[in-house]
Amino acid sequence: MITAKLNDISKKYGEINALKEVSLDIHTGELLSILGSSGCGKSTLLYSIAGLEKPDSGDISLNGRTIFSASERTFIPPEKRNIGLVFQNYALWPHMNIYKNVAYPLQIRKVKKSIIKKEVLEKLELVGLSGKEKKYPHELSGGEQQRAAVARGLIMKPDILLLDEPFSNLDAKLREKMQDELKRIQKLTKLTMVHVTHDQEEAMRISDRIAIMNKGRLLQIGEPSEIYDRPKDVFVAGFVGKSNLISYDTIKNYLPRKVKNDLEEKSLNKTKTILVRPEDITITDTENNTISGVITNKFNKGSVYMYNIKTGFHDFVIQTDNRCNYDINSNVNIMIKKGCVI
Ligand SMILES: Nc1ncnc2c1ncn2[C@@H]1O[C@H](COP(=O)(O)OP(=O)(O)OP(=O)(O)O)[C@@H](O)[C@H]1O
Repeated sequence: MITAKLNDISKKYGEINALKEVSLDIHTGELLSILGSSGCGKSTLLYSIAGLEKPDSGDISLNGRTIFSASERTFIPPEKRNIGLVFQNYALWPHMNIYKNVAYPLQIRKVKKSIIKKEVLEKLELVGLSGKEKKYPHELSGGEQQRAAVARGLIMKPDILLLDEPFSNLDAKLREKMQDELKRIQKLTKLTMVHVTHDQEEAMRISDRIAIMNKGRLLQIGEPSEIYDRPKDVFVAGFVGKSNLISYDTIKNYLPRKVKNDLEEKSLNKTKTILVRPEDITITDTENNTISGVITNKFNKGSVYMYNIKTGFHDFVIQTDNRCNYDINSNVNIMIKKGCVI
């Protein structure tokens, strides 16, 4: 099922194409991440869905109702879209305690007090803030403030909850915890969520699907594994995870037969660049079908090692488990297990 449909959305600020012909279906009950570097148009896309920006062209529908259409001159204002926002610039009100902050969307809808109380306590429990009702925002940690903002977003039972870089101000450890929390809440409530981030690890960790944007365009949308294993082009490959990008002609002699056969079939009529992920290369004792090189750099990443290996034709980045321990300057043979054509 589709909750929201964006069709051919474009938006210009002067000469800048903030959005260029973006079409996108948001599936009911999914957590979709919009991923891209600074200035690629992520926020403009989210604000267009929320009704805080007016695109120049295209249409947006929510549960079958047109909420924006440039050609039909339809523009439903934000407060009539039933969309929840967890945005940096719609932060908690400092003069209201947490109870009042979370209750606010229901108060302005004139919901009965007893229902408001039940809903607020339920939502605070869901986000792990029971007992903090009387605290003011400045008395909470950054993570707790974000939880309260999520509770406020959830309370109005929106058709979609939009989150704009909700964890960007948190330290790395807390950020991971909050990412897992958001995923848990999303699975529990089955609410449709669209989340904007420039952090590819965050997107890979929590999303059902990821939409990759660059310069106002939507480049690829798919499940995290699809984006990682079958990126559409060099930009996506480079943006999500580490990659070795080599021309097919350069590398073909070093590929095991099975991989080569698979790639040769697919590489017909393509640009013939091969993407090999670092974990799809092994260091091996055999010399058959392998590439010799020298280790130029090494990083310990906890459970894995990352190596830079210089060969006669390419500087590879490879990842091994931490039992595979070699020193810098060692001569090694490497073998490619898997690659894909992009
Ligand atoms: N109100 C505005 N007036 C003029 N230019 C704008 C305006 N809002 C955004 N832009 C420009 O449009 C482009 C897209 O901006 P947008 O904020 O959507 O990007 P973003 O991907 O969310 O970036 P960030 O991650 O830095 O927030 C940028 O080049 C930005 O400078």
